[in-house]
Amino acid sequence: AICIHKNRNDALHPLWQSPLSVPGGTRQSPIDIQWRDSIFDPYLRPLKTSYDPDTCLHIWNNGYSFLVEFEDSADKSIIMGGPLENQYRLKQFHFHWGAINEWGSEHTIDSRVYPAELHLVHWNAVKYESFEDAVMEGNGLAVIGVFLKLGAYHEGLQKLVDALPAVKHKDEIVEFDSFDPSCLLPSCPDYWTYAGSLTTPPLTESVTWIIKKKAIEVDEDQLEAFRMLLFTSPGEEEKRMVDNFRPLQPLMNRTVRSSFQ
Ligand SMILES: NS(=O)(=O)/N=C1/NCCO1
Ligand SMILES: [Zn+2]
Repeated sequence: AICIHKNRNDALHPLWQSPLSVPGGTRQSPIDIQWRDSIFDPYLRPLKTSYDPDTCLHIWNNGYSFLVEFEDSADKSIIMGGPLENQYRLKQFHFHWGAINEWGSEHTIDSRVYPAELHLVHWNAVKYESFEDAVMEGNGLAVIGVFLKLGAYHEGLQKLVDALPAVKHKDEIVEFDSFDPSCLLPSCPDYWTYAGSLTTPPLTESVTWIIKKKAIEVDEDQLEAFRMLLFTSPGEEEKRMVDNFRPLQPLMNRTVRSSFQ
């Protein structure tokens, strides 16, 4: 059998800008979630999501990933409940993936790696004026992480996949309307939650992570569509946008809680 090493060494991925570790960081992300070490917390509430598809603005390639951004000047697309004390507004969602199906996710579950991971990024609009302010605060952000695994074709994802050729290069952007990202959430309500950080610059320790226990299934062609994106701008030597995940970070003095027994 071939031995696949998850190549998480940044040195071989100069393109992936995020440093291996942040000096003085005590709550960095991603982490390996050890199922048996997570603690069931009966006080954790169900996570409530309410997304308005009309707040969807555009899809763009920012040179790290492709992201779909939302209009966040009002409480139209929000999450609440779960581990959160306030209501958080959806700002954007994006993905991380590998060059092949053997790796690609940022978080792992008992060291199991998934081929990709979806991040839905929200900010605490009750306590802060803007996303940029919230990024600097310990309770500023809430990111829902959803694992993608190889399996059946995903109807909801296809609208995104069909738009990718239009944002093949860094800094390309196209209008994207009426998309409800709740179609990308698994129906199972179970999640883990822990205090962490952004996994891309500015890497600030401002994220309440909510990692869904169940993965969603996507098919090979849909994953391949992610891999045809480029890190590079038009005219530059083409570099495929793959392996845009940050290496695992130390758990340090943190507990991961589960919403399920
Ligand atoms: N991968 S991540 O932690 O969601 N990183 C970011 N950076 C800006 C918004 O989300
Ligand atoms: Zn991310």
